[in-house]
Amino acid sequence: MSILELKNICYTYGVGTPFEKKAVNDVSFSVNKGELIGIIGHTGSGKSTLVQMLNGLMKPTSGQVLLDGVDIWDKPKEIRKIRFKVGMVFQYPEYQLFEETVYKDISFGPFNKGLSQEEIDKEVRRAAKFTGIKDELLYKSPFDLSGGEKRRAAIAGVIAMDPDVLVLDEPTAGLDPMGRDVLLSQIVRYHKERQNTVLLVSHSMEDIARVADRIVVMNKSKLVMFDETQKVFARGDELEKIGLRIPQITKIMSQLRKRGVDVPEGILTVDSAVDYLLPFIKKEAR
Ligand SMILES: Nc1ncnc2c1ncn2[C@@H]1O[C@H](COP(=O)(O)OP(=O)(O)OP(=O)(O)O)[C@@H](O)[C@H]1O
Repeated sequence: MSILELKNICYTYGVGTPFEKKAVNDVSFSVNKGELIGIIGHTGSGKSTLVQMLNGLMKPTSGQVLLDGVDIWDKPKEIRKIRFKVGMVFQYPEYQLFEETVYKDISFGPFNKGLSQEEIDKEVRRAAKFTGIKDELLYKSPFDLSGGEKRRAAIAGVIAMDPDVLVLDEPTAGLDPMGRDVLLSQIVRYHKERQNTVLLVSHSMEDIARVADRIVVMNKSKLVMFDETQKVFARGDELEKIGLRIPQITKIMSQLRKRGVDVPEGILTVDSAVDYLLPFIKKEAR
């Protein structure tokens, strides 16, 4: 069953000015409950504009966003309620931490949602656990945390609202490789345990390959592909034409396939390639 449906969404910046720019052009797709959707595309392809329309932060110039079958703009006065249902983690969310303590920052959303003190506490602790924020950090100033910890605290603030859909715009941007790995695995764990719907915008094909069930590919404000991850990755030549480099390992696997080796379709990342190749290597070594 689809939880989120976009119908012919368009967004134009600066309508009627010399700077008019169509950033999203006639995009339609729907997301099933519990799916993890990756959104990829070259810089400037319209990804951020697209996702900011999912929680009513920006209103489409035309088209509809349906949440559980209802147009989110049906009752414009109630648009704030949508922001609790569709949680949005912006690029570099750590710049939005502003409270005295990490605890207060994480509790900001649940507090505004009108939860009781007991419920707020439960949500804060649950969100902190998902994002690996230890108890002792909760009482520190957010400014005393490391870059990676700040990022995770900011994400915890959105998770704590217990949204039906979680949207993350480039959550791993600027983190070192280990920080990226940790954060990605936390997102995957959150998705699995809560069985929530997650949309993840990323430049990194490797990140997307590791986590997404299906992928939306944006190019020049349009949706150009929407399919299961391995089917999208199998179209490496088309992706490269629009400036998206598939991971080297995916290329190697598809070359092997072309040469008649029976490589299963799901081998998209270094980890999956190692798992696949290890039995052969062990056999050789014997
Ligand atoms: N506030 C704005 N006013 C005018 N044009 C904008 C504005 N924000 C974005 N744009 C333009 O809209 C287009 C899409 O931008 P958007 O940020 O949605 O792309 P993106 O795919 O998220 O890029 P990135 O990966 O760099 O974040 C770009 O051409 C951009 O220059």
